[in-house]
Amino acid sequence: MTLDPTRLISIRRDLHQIPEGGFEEFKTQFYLKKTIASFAGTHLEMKEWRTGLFVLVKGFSPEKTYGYRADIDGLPIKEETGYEFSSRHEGFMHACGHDFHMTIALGVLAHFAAKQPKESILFIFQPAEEGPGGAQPMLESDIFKEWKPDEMLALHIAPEYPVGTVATRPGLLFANTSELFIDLKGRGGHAALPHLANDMVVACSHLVTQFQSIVARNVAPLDSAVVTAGKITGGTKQNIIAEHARLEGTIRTLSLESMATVKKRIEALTAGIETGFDCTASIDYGANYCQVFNDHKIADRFMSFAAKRADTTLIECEKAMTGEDFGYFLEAVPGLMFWLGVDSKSGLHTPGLHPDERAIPFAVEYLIDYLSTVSS
Ligand SMILES: CC(=O)N[C@@H](CCC[C@H](N)C(=O)O)C(=O)O
Repeated sequence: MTLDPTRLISIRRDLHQIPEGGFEEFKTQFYLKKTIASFAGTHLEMKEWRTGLFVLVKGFSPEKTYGYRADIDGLPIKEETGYEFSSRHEGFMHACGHDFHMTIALGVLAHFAAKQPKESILFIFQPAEEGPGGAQPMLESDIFKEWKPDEMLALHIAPEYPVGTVATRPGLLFANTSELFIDLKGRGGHAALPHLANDMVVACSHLVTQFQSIVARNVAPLDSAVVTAGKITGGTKQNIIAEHARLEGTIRTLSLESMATVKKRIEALTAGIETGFDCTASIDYGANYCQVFNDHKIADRFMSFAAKRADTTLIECEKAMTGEDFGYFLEAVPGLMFWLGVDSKSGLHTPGLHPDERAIPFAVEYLIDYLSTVSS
């Protein structure tokens, strides 16, 4: 069975309504399993891995296995698209395009289920890309070891490019990332008696302000890094001095050396806050993702292929400070990630993200053509 554009869009809309957090993708996994089971083909084998899936399409004369990965988790964002098919999961949204990623993978899989390829293709539906990270444990699984591909491919939607655009580059594409969680504990008290307390809202505000000097003053000007405090919480009521505050953020760097420098500065500034505000602090770096590094030969082949297609605009893009745990797959197996244009005025991780659905059939057709060409 191949999936026509109407069916693909209806799948995307179904998936869009059921976004789930990392390692909680139960409905998503059920939907994927049911859809894949409807593709006939004795050369298909499916294995569950936690809330994700591995699906092996066995080639008719395989010498190689190509891996294709789609991430499947949603984000804790309240949707504001106004779609009729908006998220039914209050406070969750597919605001990073993983509904597109899954649908495109299903479209390509449906094709190769109907038309057995020469080489084998391993489809990986990976949970928890937004955190805590599903790629690393999937790589360590016995299933991945048994079906290990020779090269890997994945895409990410790009709101800033029009439909029909494919953008990538050889070498470094995405940054190294680390989550950042800092808890500050002081002494609470009456709002009118600040001299008897250690106010953690004030301490946390100083910390956020001091972090702004890290990229400006500790990272070399021609290098790049990001320190973002995406969330701060603290206190219980407007007239109570907060005894606890928490900062949640992310660090992005282009090298592991810069990551170590940034973390060292975060630790030094946090220690300074402990002394200055007579409080205690604990730092937790949460999930760390390694960079996404595209293999040079594979990138050359992929980009030459894209350049030859009449309906495709190829862009050799800049590196980005986004993170992706697909980087772990590329550490283990050579491969490539690329951006797919979806033309949305609202960006990734925003409540108004509205990618153009015409990018789905375009990507399915593009990937079928690419995989058929490289594997023939
Ligand atoms: C493509 C994309 O938006 N990826 C996420 C990956 C999250 C990594 C991790 N949870 C962190 O925040 O460090 C991104 O935010 O770039």
